[in-house]
Amino acid sequence: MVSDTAYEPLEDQAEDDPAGIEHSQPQPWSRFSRFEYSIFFLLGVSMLWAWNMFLAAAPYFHNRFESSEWTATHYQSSILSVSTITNLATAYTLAKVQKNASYPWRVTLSLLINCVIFTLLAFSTIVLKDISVGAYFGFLMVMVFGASLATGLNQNGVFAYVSGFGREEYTQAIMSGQGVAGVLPCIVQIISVLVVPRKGATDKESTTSSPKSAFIYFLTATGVSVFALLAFLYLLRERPYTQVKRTDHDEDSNLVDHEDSDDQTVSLWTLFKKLRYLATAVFLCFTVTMMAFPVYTSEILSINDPQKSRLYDPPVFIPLGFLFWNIGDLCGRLAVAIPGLSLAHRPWFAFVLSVARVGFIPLYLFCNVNGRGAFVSSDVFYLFVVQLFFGATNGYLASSCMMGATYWVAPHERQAAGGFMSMMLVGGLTAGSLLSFLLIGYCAAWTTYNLYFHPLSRYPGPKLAVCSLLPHLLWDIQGKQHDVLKKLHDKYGDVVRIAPNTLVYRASAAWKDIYGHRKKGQSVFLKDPSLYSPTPNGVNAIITANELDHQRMRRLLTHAFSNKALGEQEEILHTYADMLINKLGEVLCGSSSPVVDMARWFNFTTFDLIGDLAFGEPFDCLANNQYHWWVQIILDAVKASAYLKVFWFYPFLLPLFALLVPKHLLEKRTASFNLSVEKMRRRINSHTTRPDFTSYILKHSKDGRGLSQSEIDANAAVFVLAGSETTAALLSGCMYYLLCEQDKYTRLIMEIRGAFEKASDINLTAIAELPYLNAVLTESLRIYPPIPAMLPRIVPAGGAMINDRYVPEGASVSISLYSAFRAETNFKDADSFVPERWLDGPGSESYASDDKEAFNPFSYGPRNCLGQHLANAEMRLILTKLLWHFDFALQPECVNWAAQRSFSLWSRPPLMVKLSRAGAESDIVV
Ligand code: HEM
Repeated sequence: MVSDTAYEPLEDQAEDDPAGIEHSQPQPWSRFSRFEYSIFFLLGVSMLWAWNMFLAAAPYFHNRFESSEWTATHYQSSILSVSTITNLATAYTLAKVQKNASYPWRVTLSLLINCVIFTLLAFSTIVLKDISVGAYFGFLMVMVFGASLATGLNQNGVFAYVSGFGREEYTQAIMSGQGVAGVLPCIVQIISVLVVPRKGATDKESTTSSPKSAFIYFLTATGVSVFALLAFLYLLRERPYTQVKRTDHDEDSNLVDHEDSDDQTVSLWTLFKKLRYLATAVFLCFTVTMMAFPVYTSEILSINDPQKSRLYDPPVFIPLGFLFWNIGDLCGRLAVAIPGLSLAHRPWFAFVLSVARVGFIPLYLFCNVNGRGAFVSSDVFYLFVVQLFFGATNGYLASSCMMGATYWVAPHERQAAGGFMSMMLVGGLTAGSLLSFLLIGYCAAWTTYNLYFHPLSRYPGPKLAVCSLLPHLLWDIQGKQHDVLKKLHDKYGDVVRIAPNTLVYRASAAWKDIYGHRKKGQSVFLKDPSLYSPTPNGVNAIITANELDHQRMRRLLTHAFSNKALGEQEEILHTYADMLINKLGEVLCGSSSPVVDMARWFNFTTFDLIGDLAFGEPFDCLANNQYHWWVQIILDAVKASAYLKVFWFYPFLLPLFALLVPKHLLEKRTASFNLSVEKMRRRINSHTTRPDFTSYILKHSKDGRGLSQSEIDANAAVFVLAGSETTAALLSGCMYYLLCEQDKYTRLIMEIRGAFEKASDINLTAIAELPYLNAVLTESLRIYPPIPAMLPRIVPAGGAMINDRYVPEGASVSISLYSAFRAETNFKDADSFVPERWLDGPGSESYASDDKEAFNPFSYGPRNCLGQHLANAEMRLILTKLLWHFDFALQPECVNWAAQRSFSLWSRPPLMVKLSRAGAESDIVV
């Protein structure tokens, strides 16, 4: 008797490194033979062929049961239940019963049963034509039982038998044969529909559901079984079973001392311990497959008009979906034949891949399920990305696992291991089918609730988005949120439901209702925490603070942003605006007509400026002509926050956080925060009285009711991001739109150059009075709002009226700045750059009906932008100085510059412009 511990090293050693492990290798007697390979391939085909014919005959069964409502509704689930239970019970029992088991006998018996069952089924289409529905249903269930029993016997027998050869190629042959059995029926089904002309829709139905087709299906199953049986018997004659068993013993005796193992049983637990990763992987592989693939494939329709091509017709498109999956599956099964590609010897990877495949399930939701509209509107995506890959991973993984079974056990355990792995495979199929029922039930209940019973069910929105958070998250991750929301508003109106619990508005009244000041006793709309995460020191800055902390912080920080403070800070603003001018001047000296990326230069300037106001020292971007690493990290972090939102909505994915978010990113985030803390310490210790933000904060924190040290740290980092990227974006957008509209550009230049004789005359008070400059900047804020995103808030207890309609408590509500400002319902010629709309006088009359109250680029109410005066001053000053000193011309590669993605803020490409001295190349006369 071999003890369990005899192969202990298999468990303890690193399984992905086969070196030094007593693996069982194929022996010389079992040389690879193409002939044997072909027979195993045929056995693989026959294993699934018969069952696939059952599925192909579904329309025929439906026809037969049509007259009984109960039977028509339940026959499919009955087939599934009987087959699943029988198959699993058979697989389990046979995996356990190993003593004196004759696996060839099991294979032979299974093929014989199949021959009988499918011959009976074929003749039943002729002979039992007139029996009652109940009687035919009973007959069918007995046949299903027989066929499932045969499948169980076959799987156990074939996998156990092939394992005795110790040749992984033969297992691969079986798996490939199964793959072929999956592909062929789909092709037959597609052809059988296509051969019937479209106008004969009823004929077409009768073709697939006619007794004749069913007769042919069943008879091919009998034919394949007979053929496989004959081939198998021939193989047995050539390679007597006693030889296979005897060799196992011979090999065993080389490895370990044991008693005659012929009569012994290897416990399933022992096998599981040795094959734990592969067994779990094959189980999960089929669980995941069965959960999603059959259900969704039979429900996903083409996004194209069926009138354009027969291929888009559901009777063709659905089998096409199955075909693509099966082709992928077959390719996966064939791929493992390439040496070194199989995961058979890397069980841990196989296990990881089996878990990762869960990721395919949500992809189905992006397709056109039941014709409800596709989120990814492409049949290519569905067929090639989802189906082909999902199938390929199934075939690849399943084959790898089944092939590995013989490698990780002792020779005398191989056959038991083959039977055990087939049991795990069937277990996976069963679990997947059961879970798919649960999944369907859950999805159906969830969809019904969201569409008809959710408190927001009466608000319009795309059905898929209304039922799932995925579209919303995907828009964010793709950086398309601003654009999609605008289109949705254009389609659904002023309010759109974009997720189960989320509404987005664009009408001006919503500003007051959502963001406005509350009357006494009224609850405020708190910020939706899904968008606002605290800083790395865990302390909330003003932007994320709760209501009480916010009031305290706002009161203190307002001093740093008052008009008085701005007046005192003017000199600092001039310093950086002049530095930009000097730097561009240097570039001009080096080349006669240089092309520069103004998006970078704006970033350099605003980060240096706000860095100085927040920390008392710049980032030296302008001085070094390059981004400081801190700035780069902050910009990357904004983009990454779109991805991190996924974890907020799906917290169960948090364990994957470490896997998905690169460690270096997290380290950089901490490093950047540490740098801002360090800078702040330096600033405080300098004891300077220069009028930066910190001076005001410290001055008003003396009475003990001010900001704590960690709150000052958190706020300083927020100021830099909130104050730099926004103004830089606006200046870039403003320059782009101006350069696209020469007449407006010229008018602004004339205003600026006409107002100041010398550059030193330019000051904040004077530029605040330039009407066209201010109209240009305001229009830029409208057409290219630096924060184009939604600003979500949560409706407080008791609900609220928004835009004259009741919204229940707990809903997330917001205005999307981009879609509100670009709505034709709010602004005439919303997509055109028209500064005149903000002026009185000629050209502005046609814009008199613009709803200017819809325009709040700095937000509205108690949590609106604290730095808006500073921002306006900064933007006016930089733009004025630039246009006073230089002329600019947009480079051709930037004509579509504004077609950008956004991740809360814009993801701006380079803004390439040709630079020249003011008046040097233009004929603008001032
Ligand atoms: C064109 C430039 C700017 C635009 C369009 C802008 C826009 C906004 C918006 C829309 C908000 C509301 C955010 C929300 O509700 O979550 C906000 C808040 C804020 N902004 Fe600005 N901003 C700009 C420049 C600045 C500048 C230069 C600073 C100064 C450092 C600044 C500091 C802040 C602060 C501290 C808040 C939070 C206010 C609070 O929660 O009480 N912003 N900004």
